[in-house]
Amino acid sequence: MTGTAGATATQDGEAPKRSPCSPSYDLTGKVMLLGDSGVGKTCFLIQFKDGAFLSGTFIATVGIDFRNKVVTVDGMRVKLQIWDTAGQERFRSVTHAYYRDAQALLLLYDITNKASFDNIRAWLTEIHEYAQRDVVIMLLGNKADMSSERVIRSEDGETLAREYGVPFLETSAKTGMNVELAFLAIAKELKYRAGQSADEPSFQIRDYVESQKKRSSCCSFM
Ligand SMILES: Nc1nc2c(ncn2[C@@H]2O[C@H](COP(=O)(O)OP(=O)(O)OP(=O)(O)O)[C@@H](O)[C@H]2O)c(=O)[nH]1
Ligand SMILES: [Mg+2]
Repeated sequence: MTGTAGATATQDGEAPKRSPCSPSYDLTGKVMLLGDSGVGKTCFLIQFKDGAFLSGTFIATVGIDFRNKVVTVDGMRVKLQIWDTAGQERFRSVTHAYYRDAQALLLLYDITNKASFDNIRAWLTEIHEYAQRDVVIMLLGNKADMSSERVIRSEDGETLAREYGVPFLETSAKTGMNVELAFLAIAKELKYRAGQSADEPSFQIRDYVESQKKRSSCCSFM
């Protein structure tokens, strides 16, 4: 672990405590980013955390790292502890150890890289082996801004997600498209599962994502 998560309370996503007795959040959840090396997991996290895109030379993550960010959903503050894993095969045994503690998994492929999409089934097999049975999974087709290099149709992502019964979004860590939505949907689902407000109507994460998502403005012909 590289341990960059520390920093100051504010950079770490934790607002100053409101009073000595009340924490700065109501609920916490561990989210893991998974998928092949190069699909954009680290960029996705940086975009969400800092609103910035890391362009330039690709630096593969070594081992595992995490960042915290507090989001507010329906008046409740949810602290997301987001684990950014290394996609490279040689780090798999390290990351497997962390699956068990995760409440949610964001599984990314790259819409310009067929192998990263084909490997999603293998990732789901690993998830079913190592993660909690009721873990929230979301499938994300990243790099949606790279329309001219697209090799995976949006429909193919949708079909695969439907087969596994998980929500699906196309995203861009570069433009920020649907990045916040992915985390907000997870936070809403965790809040709903925690049953913090019993009078709340039931929450369906797939319906929520479908109603909120932005679609890439091209390539419907593919
Ligand atoms: N155009 C575009 N490029 C992206 C996007 N996301 C990531 N990239 C680029 O893709 C490369 C890999 O991104 P990373 O976020 O480092 O990939 P990773 O999944 O963390 O890779 P590992 O750490 O090895 O598992 C970098 O050169 C990024 O600049 C995106 O949404 N759009
Ligand atoms: Mg990385």
